[in-house]
Amino acid sequence: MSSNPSLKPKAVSAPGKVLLAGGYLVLDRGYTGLVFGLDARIHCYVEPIKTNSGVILSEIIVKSPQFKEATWEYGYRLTENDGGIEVTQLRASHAIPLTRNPFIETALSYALTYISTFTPKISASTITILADTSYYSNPGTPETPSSRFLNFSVPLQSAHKTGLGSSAALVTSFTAALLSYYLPEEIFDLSKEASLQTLHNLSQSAHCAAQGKVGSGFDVASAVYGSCLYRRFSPSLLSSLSSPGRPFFAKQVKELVEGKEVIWDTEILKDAVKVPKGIRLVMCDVDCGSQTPGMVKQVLAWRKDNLGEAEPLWKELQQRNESLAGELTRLATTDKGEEEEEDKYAKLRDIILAIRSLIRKMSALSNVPIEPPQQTALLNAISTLPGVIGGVVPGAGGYDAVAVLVEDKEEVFEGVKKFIGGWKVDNQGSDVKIGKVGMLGVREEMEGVRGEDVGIYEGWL
Ligand SMILES: Nc1ncnc2c1ncn2[C@@H]1O[C@H](COP(=O)(O)OP(=O)(O)O)[C@@H](O)[C@H]1O
Ligand SMILES: C[C@@](O)(CCOP(=O)(O)OP(=O)(O)O)CC(=O)O
Repeated sequence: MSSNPSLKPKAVSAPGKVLLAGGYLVLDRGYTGLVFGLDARIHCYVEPIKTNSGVILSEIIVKSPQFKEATWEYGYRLTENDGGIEVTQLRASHAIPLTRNPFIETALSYALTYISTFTPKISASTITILADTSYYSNPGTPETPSSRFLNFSVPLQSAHKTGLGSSAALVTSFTAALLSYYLPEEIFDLSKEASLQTLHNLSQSAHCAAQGKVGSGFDVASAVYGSCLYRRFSPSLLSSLSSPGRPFFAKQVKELVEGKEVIWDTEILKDAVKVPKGIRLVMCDVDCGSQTPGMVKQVLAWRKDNLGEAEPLWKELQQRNESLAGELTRLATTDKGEEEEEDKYAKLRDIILAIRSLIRKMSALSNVPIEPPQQTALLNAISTLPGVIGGVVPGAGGYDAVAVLVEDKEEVFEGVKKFIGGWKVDNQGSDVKIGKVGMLGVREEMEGVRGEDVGIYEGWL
């Protein structure tokens, strides 16, 4: 394994996500989730490692320069018995404690393993990660006046995440950047459908392994494909995959990822999701945070024990969720956004209210605070503002965030922002106290993963 200076630097970005409808349902292949990609992206830039001439390294350096002490160095080796590439974290300096980053470590060994099935000679490289501002609510400063990326000046572990799916966007853009860098275009090309499938399958596998659980994967799917109606893959697809270094891991990864021997049953319907010209999505971050895994366990346990009540509820929610996607698409294809019609969003408004009422029923029956009273009060109040169509608790719900559909006009956005800034939370009677609510500077975006012009990282490399 040696340096190969002929490889050209490559940069890729992938979007964050919001699951507008289909929380919990989407965990089951019988149901779908309506997921929007967001215009907050995580970028990865890969370049040959910089060394003094003549020095050959077998090392990959990963840096997240917006955070303090966020450098991870890895040695890597091709293992025997077709075990793929095993990576070992190296200590950069004795002064810096060794902190592991499971998402980077796993994505690296999975991607290099797949790459090694084409080219066993993998040269050393450096990967720089840069995340858009909205992923974290910490204040930051721009490195150069024109830079879109902020220096957060804290260690990554103390950064306050806003829940936009940083790990899925990271694993996807990181994997895509490595594949684009090391593989020739005939094998991997982000403009080709087959390469997107490869990327999706590899990123889902690595993300699940790093998380230590198999979620629905809607976050990785939207990082790859952007906004879509998503039906998950069968979890059993991943159950026989061993781990890097184990015999035949490379063969297993290749078969799994290329989808020839193993058929992925994921369904991505891009055309089923459109956003009308006159509408945008806004996201409000609630200073609190819920533990998604605990909530998921409880809801699923309740569903299992109460199928008689749960099944009709799941079916009705699915119907409403599909109506939401359908109405958005209908408006997007029929409404040109110019002529003022009498309440053209009335149906959309009703669908959102019906979804919320079913979510509250799910909350009450399972005894899980999916739309807790503080969020109900906030959503009800926001929904009365001029230009607001309606909002929901996205994803698993809880105290984390609200996602709101509004008319895409500056005055509407400013009105919601002002209202949110002055919102006083009433925590009376609740064990969970939520703090300030703030607007995130994000909106929906249809596009998924994409190659980037390397010039936008000036000052960071
Ligand atoms: N900018 C970044 N640089 C490096 N690693 C990151 C970055 N952002 C996120 N990660 C990785 O993703 C993890 C957060 O993932 P997770 O807890 O699933 O949050 P999220 O809901 O945002 O996906 C971090 O602990 C870290 O391992
Ligand atoms: C419950 C779910 O269906 C949706 C959870 O969506 P969130 O957006 O709340 O997820 P996190 O980013 O992991 O907190 C679980 C799933 O689909 O995996």
